[in-house]
Amino acid sequence: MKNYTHINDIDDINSWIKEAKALKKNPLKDIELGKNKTLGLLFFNSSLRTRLSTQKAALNLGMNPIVMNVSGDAWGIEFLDGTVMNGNTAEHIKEAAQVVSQYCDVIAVRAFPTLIEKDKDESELVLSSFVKYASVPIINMESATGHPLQGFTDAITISENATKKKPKVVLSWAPHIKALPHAVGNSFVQTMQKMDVEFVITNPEGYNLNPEITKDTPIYHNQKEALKDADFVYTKNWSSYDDYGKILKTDSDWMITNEKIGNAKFMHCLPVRRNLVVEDAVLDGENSLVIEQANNRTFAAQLVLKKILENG
Ligand SMILES: NCCC[C@H](NC(=O)CCC(=O)O)C(=O)O
Ligand SMILES: NC(=O)OP(=O)(O)O
Repeated sequence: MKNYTHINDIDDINSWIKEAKALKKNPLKDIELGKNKTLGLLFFNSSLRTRLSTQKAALNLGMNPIVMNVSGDAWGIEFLDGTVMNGNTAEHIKEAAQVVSQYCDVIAVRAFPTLIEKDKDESELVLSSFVKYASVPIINMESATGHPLQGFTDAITISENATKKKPKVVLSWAPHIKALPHAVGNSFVQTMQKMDVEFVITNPEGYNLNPEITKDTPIYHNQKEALKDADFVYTKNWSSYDDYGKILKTDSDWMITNEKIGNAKFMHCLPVRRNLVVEDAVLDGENSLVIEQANNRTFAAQLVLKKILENG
């Protein structure tokens, strides 16, 4: 595998899950594989899990991680071609990506969407520019439209916790006060579409994700109906896709409660705002998988890095 930028870079989800579970059992078995190799992690946005678990994954493979908060600490990077750079950007991605490629054997990038310029976000301007101009493999640590390390993690976590052959998995929108990206929702949808699960989405009207991503996955506007007989409830807020980046609804009637989810396992990528997205009782209860999900981020990233290292 050259780059890991999208869930479609997973060629066989079931064998990947199996391999990740094996790494989890014996995380240091490939400690020689990444010896003397450098992983550069570039963050245009905040992170706790991705920042630490991806470094941990690199360390488990014997790699040396180096990290930079690009926004703020680096020079402002220009991504558009032919610009007269007389504004706030001081260097072009053409130079920046080539320079970083000389220091790193693999580059991982986090770059959230604007949630204002839909075309720019959908073109994945930042991530695709790194892919275009870097001379080393690129890993997506959450881009404008996808979070494939999270999606793969969620597949591992569902596989570990399923008690039946074909569990029912519900992706439920929940309220938030900020306009949040679609990336986690998109990658979760794309992951579930690859798995042998009964998968439905529930969100208020006006909040349907990109139909080119949801495809024929059923979408319910009635949360209660969707949650019926669920085995896993995956919760996430996202802003409107149709009315791009807008918040149309904030009332608490879509918040996840124990009463709503019954015996289903609860999942969220984190960070999560308590008693806004989900009530305390769910997160503190025995059906919450959020901490184990965060743990699995290490092994998802480790398998991705391992496949990239083995390729080159
Ligand atoms: N990487 C996991 C989620 C990151 C981001 N969440 C956030 O920005 C939450 C911020 C807050 O709650 O203030 C998102 O939704 O894509
Ligand atoms: N789930 C996740 O990506 O968390 P961070 O934003 O903290 O990295």
